[in-house]
Amino acid sequence: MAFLDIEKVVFTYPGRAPVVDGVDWRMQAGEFHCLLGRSGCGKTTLLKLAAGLLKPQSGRIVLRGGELAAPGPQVGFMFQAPTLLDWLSALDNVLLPVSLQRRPTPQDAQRALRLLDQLGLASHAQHHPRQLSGGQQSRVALARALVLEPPLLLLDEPFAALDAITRAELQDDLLRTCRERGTTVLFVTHDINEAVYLGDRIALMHGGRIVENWTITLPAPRTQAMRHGPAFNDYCARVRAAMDGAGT
Ligand SMILES: Nc1ncnc2c1ncn2[C@@H]1O[C@H](COP(=O)(O)OP(=O)(O)OP(=O)(O)O)[C@@H](O)[C@H]1O
Repeated sequence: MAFLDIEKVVFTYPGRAPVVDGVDWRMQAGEFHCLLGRSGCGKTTLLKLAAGLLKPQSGRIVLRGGELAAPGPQVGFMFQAPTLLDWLSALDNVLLPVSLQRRPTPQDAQRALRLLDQLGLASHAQHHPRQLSGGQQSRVALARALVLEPPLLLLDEPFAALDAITRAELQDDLLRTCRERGTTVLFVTHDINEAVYLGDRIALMHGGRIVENWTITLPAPRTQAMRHGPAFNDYCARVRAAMDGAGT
């Protein structure tokens, strides 16, 4: 049984052609999958379907054997903008998913502090978002997505607004944190290099369909030095050729 099974899923916004048009995709537990494709091809819509935020008109999404009906604690999200609450400290922002359900316990606070520590923000726990850089805010948003220890993490271009060096650091933080927790990840990006670096598998989406996919067999854990090696660049070239061929 797959961990997440997207079966023949179709979704149409009112008055439009389908934006997700018969997608079949399977993820095994602990895998990191990247969903690649140009603007408007349906990536975010597919992610919202996988989160239970939208309901397919046909087909179904099965998470750990049960059909997904609504969003729940089994799924964590992070979007392109960190969307932190300005009046809360970094720590309280991380604890927000807990606070929305119940009063946080000292154990919750410890878990949140450990995440901030793992992401290099131990000394910023009491700072407010406006006192943090863009990269630090993204780290807080990542810790918030992980605080309930969701088995499935859905990320929609979370690092798109960051400079290249901060982005590379966060990619490594994300890979390490998810590996330590065994988190299964579906990561939307426009960036071929990012998809090859992060992904165990890559799906290429075009016109609401998955038109091509690759299993990336680069060694784990990834290192930044791999980005300069022939195997890495060969994957990038193959994905680029498929994107060009799909007319995306
Ligand atoms: N709420 C909505 N109502 C109507 N149409 C929508 C809605 N949300 C998205 N769309 C349309 O559905 C299509 C797919 O959008 P989606 O956001 O899934 O694409 P995407 O691949 O994530 O794009 P991007 O990379 O630019 O974020 C687009 O043509 C978009 O205009």
